[in-house]
Amino acid sequence: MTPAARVQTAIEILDAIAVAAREGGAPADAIFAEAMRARRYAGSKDRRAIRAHVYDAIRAVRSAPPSGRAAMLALADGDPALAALFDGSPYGPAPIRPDEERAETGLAPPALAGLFDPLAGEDEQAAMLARAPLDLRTNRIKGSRDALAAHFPEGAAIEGLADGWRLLPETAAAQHPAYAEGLFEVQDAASQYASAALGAAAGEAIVDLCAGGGGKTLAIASLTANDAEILACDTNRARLQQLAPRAERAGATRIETRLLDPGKEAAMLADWQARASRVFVDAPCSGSGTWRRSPELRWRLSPARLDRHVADQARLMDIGAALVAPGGKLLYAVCSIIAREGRDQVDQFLQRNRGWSADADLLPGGIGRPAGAGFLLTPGHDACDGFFLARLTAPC
Ligand SMILES: C[S@@+](CC[C@H](N)C(=O)[O-])C[C@H]1O[C@@H](n2cnc3c(N)ncnc32)[C@H](O)[C@@H]1O
Repeated sequence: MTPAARVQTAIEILDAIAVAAREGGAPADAIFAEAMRARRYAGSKDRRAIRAHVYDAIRAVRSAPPSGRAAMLALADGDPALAALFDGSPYGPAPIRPDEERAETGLAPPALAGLFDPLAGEDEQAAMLARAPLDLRTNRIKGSRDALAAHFPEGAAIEGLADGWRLLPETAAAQHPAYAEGLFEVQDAASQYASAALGAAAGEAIVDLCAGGGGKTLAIASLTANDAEILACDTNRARLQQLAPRAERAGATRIETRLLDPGKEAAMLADWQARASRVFVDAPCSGSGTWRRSPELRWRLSPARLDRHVADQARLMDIGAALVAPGGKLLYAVCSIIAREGRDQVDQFLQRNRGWSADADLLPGGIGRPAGAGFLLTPGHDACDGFFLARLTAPC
């Protein structure tokens, strides 16, 4: 393919990604893979170049663009070499007209940026789109961090994480034999801080209410030396099904999974009411703390979608709270830097549930900043994904 044809292909893929983002369709990675399957004539160099154009445009443009061409033109405005490829050659994009519409660039539209937690101010915003490192978490059931470090000597420890090991973004860690052996999982430092903040110990009975594919469930199994009873729940069958093979690889043998029907969660958890020493509510959210990994998420966030997340989070916190034994703990977490999903959500929970209190000692020294009754982690301050967490103690 010519360089211009690669740009035109990227424009067509961006068209599809923008439509899917507006309509809640397939994620960008799936659309890209499908587009490449349909263009078998594209070689590996073509793919790499097209992919770079697509993701550079997604990173640059702050909300779903009016068209793929408008997104690529916004990129070309700051890149003369790219602009020169709009040359009207066969299969290439038409020449740029002076009055053509450009997509708007930046981190987020002002209305969305206005919803960020006050701690995630202007000075934090560049880090929110910077490339993220690849963080590993040692699985203590299978080995030590020293063993992990020996496999990846180029890596480095992560502040405050006894099990964490940081590698460069492009490292193909999941292809390493130690991964198949269960020695580690790929998990961002923020998720590792959140899992440790649950404070779980061996012998406890724990519910992971929104377990998804089990990233944090497995971290909890590791931190409790595979000696805690863990119930992992989710309403999404496909995600929850990923947990069993991962648990097997990790040697985590005390995890039970339970698929919940939306709206019937409490009834389906009747046997766990007021029984768990700890409940983890890793709630569905905007994902605004993970834009550096998934910049396309900001194209998907509409006010209506955010309202839905906020309502679900409140409901899930209440469902989780009912499972906590007297004096037990509920950890609420979202990978978001939006105040409504974080500090406001917890303030409202504490108003609805008198007698509950917020803990102050859930993070290692120097990590996170107090945000209302919880803590905010941000890429700029903590070198990890943006995350809000709060640990709440039930009345005795
Ligand atoms: C942030 S993700 C969880 C990620 C997971 N804990 C991990 O570490 O990989 C939120 C999860 O909540 C699940 N979810 C949404 N509504 C739910 C509900 N009503 N009950 C339980 N889980 C729900 C979603 O399917 C999604 O997997």
